[in-house]
Amino acid sequence: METLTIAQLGNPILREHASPLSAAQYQELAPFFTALQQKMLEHNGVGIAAPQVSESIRAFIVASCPNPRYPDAPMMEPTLMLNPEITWASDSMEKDWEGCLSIPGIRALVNRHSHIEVRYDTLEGKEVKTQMEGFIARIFQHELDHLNGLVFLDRAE
Ligand SMILES: O=C(O)C[C@@H](Cc1ccccc1)[C@H](O)SCc1ccccc1
Ligand SMILES: [Zn+2]
Repeated sequence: METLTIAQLGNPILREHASPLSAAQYQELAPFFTALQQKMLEHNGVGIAAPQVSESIRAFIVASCPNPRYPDAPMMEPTLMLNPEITWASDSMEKDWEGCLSIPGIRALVNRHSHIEVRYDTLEGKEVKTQMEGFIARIFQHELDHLNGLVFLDRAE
């Protein structure tokens, strides 16, 4: 597979509604997901969505870790989430700074749900239901937007 490049804002693929994955596809996509995680790490990302490397499928990685912008961000294993959904979202919202690998050099204050309940499948096809809050919830919402053709500037206050 050729090395992945990050689609920049203006590329129509970032505005598509990404396609759901069939469980049969999960394993065959394993090499792609490895490359996707590598690309995220190369750019010191805390998340990355498949459409950002021009694959319009419903998959992303969430990988919160302390970083210069969020020194107290929780440390979590990079987690691949397939066919992810938000099943409940709090009325309470929080504003904080976001960036995007597809929109380099720009930061904006974005309002996000403080708490969410989510479901997603793992590569092995196991369904995970869990709740998120704070920065991890923010990353999930940012990446889910990418699957629905939205970028954080669309929500910037
Ligand atoms: O483009 C992406 O999806 C990666 C985003 C992830 C992100 C989501 C929510 C809030 C901040 C970032 C970033 O570009 S990864 C780079 C980064 C890391 C920490 C803080 C800001 C930007
Ligand atoms: Zn982004």
